[in-house]
Amino acid sequence: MIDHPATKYHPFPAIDLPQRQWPSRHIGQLAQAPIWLSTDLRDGNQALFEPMNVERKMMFFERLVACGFREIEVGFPAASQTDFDTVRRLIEEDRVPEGVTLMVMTPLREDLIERTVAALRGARRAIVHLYNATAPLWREVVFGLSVPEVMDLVDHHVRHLRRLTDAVPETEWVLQYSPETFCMTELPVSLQACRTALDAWDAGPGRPVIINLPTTVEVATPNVFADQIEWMDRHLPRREHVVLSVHPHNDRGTGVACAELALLAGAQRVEGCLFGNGERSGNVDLVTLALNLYTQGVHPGLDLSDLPALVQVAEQCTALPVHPRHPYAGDLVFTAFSGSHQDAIKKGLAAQRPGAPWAVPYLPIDPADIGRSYEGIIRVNSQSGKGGIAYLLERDHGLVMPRRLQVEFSAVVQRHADASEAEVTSAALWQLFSRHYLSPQGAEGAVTLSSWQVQPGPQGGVRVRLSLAMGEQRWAAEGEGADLLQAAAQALAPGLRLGAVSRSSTGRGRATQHWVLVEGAAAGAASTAFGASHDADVERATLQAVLSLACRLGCLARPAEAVEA
Ligand SMILES: CC(=O)SCCNC(=O)CCNC(=O)[C@H](O)C(C)(C)COP(=O)(O)OP(=O)(O)OC[C@H]1O[C@@H](n2cnc3c(N)ncnc32)[C@H](O)[C@@H]1OP(=O)(O)O
Ligand SMILES: CC(C)C(=O)C(=O)O
Ligand SMILES: [Mg+2]
Repeated sequence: MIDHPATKYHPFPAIDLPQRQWPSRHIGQLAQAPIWLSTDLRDGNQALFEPMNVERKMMFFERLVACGFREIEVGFPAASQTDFDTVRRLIEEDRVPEGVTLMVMTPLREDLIERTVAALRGARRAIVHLYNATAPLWREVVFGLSVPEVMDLVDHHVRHLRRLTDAVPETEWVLQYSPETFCMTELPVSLQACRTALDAWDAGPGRPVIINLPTTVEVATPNVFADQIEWMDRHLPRREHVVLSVHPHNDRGTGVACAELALLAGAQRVEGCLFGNGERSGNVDLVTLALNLYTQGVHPGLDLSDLPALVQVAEQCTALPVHPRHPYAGDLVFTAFSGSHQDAIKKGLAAQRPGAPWAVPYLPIDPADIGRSYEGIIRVNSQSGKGGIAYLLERDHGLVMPRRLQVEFSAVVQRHADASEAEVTSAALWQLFSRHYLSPQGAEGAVTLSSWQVQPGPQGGVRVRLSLAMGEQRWAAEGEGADLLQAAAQALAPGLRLGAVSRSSTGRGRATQHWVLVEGAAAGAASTAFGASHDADVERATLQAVLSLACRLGCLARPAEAVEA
């Protein structure tokens, strides 16, 4: 990098647009979604290592149609036999549903325009997309053309197309004209090129034209593009016969912002690709744009309710992966690792009522709306806190942990995560919880409750007799108390003080599991801990929870007369 970038790179000049309107408009107030044009099979395709073959194009086309795209640019038929054959197959095999229009692209060369029109023979309706570069750099360096020569080029080739298409009246023809590198072209020159195309086509009733304004290479901030679009919207002649379209690229990473501001500025149509495929850093991502609209309350008119399937088709056809952090579609975008996010998501999901406006912290969209699941929303590693841990155990095991148990167990998980330097999966969390709470450990190994008897106590409470085992040893313990918990505490660890108890159950009928979580402190000790158990039998769950507590506090009483088995 150089020390003084201003000597090499000049800022893009501001646009003189008195009383610009777009900044005071709001995307959520759009009367309707824009017309979408997918250029996956043309601009996306021309940016691939291996352009798609006919089969892949067909598969992609069908998925686009299923999503609700009504205008699809299927290729550059004069460029390759594959593209030509794709168009022919779509038409000859009647694969273009009613209401869907094919678009194809051609540069301004008579022979290429002729072959393009030939490819469309038999189409009900077709958009022919003509483009030529208009920006000074291209005029001077690439083509060596003056502005009048550029206009002659446009006029000549649009008229040529008109003659060819007028000869095929059974097809409904639409002209699309793009001043390529529009964003870098002087606005009056762009306007003149568009006017030339409109005049040459004689745009009017029954002769519609799409004027498509690309940021062929994105070179300015999105507000500049919005100004350019509003300027064109104000100045374009025959405006009522023109659909004003934009075609943002993403060189500065602001393709989506350009498209959104362009919509505020008067654009009616957007061209782009799924997941932002396309030349260099891509075309604008239509999925992000559509779902951005959706989350502002505007239905995009596309069906993205099975986004994972769409990702799969796009990845298969383009051989390019969708980034795990890609908005809405990436594998990780509904996943929180960090503790405070997990905590807020967990609380938000619990507070979200069916049918109420969506308001879950850190989740701008309900994942279910786009075929994503809540699975994997919360994942645990060393950046996580108690909220995420509690969420996973509740989701996968019905364990509703009281706050103080969450705090206690999260310290166990934190030690484990720090040591392993890896994600702690839900299965690993369960193993940790089971080891620490559900498999009570005495001095010589695991302690198990073999059987028990419960009777009314002489003073009106409860009396229990427990049969216990640890390794080869067996013993019995008896206790009395106001309830089963107190009686078990007296039997297992005299002086054990019980605190908060929480109970919950999961499953139904014979599959019901009862959870019992009990906090307590050993006789004479201040620090507390939790014991936990779950069982189909609520009495067993209760007794085992106290056993778990006594073992965790290290105060399990074992009578001297414990017998060897
Ligand atoms: C911004 C965009 O995405 S524009 C679309 C870009 N897409 C593609 O180019 C994919 C398909 N293209 C192709 O298959 C080929 O480039 C073809 C068939 C169009 C032309 O092939 P070739 O004749 O071999 O030329 P080449 O590929 O070198 O293209 C450059 C030529 O096209 C001319 N050209 C470029 N754009 C245009 C245009 N819009 N109108 C007329 N001519 C053009 C250039 O001036 C150059 O002409 P020259 O050879 O007389 O100097
Ligand atoms: C609209 C066409 C010419 C294009 O792909 C572009 O300019 O990026
Ligand atoms: Mg492009």
